[in-house]
Amino acid sequence: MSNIDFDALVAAAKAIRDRAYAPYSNYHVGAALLTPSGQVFVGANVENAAYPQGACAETCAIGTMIAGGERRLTAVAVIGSGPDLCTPCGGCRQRLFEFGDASVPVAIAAADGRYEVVTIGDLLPRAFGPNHLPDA
Ligand SMILES: O=c1ccn([C@H]2C[C@H](O)[C@@H](CO)O2)c(=O)[nH]1
Ligand SMILES: [Zn+2]
Repeated sequence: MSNIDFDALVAAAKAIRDRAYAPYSNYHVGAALLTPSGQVFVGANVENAAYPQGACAETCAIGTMIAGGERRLTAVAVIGSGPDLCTPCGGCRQRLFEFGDASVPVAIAAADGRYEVVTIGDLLPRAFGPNHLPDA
């Protein structure tokens, strides 16, 4: 964890935040996922006139990661466009846990770039995951 460049990961999330499509909430979010290969996959939130059909930045970044052939998370950064640190929603916490264990660090950032590093386990304690399911 100590050799992860969180400043760079937050910067990647901040850069992709500019691409967010959020005309309804006007809350722009960027996410960046560092994977074991060292690659960084990014995503931004994509809203919809049918509000529940919108997608979070983290979810879009996960799709990019999977399309890129990576399936494990080394670290995550999420940045919003408000004064408070942007914490992933409940659904995204579950989606992140699918690809990263409880110890994976998550940098949660406010609009000004200020951030704190927590873990997936902090965000989703006692998570239900793939290990709960019987082998197929
Ligand atoms: O961690 C978060 C929190 C919110 N949003 C999006 C969903 C919606 O488009 C907007 C307002 O909730 O922000 C994200 O993408 N990630
Ligand atoms: Zn979400």
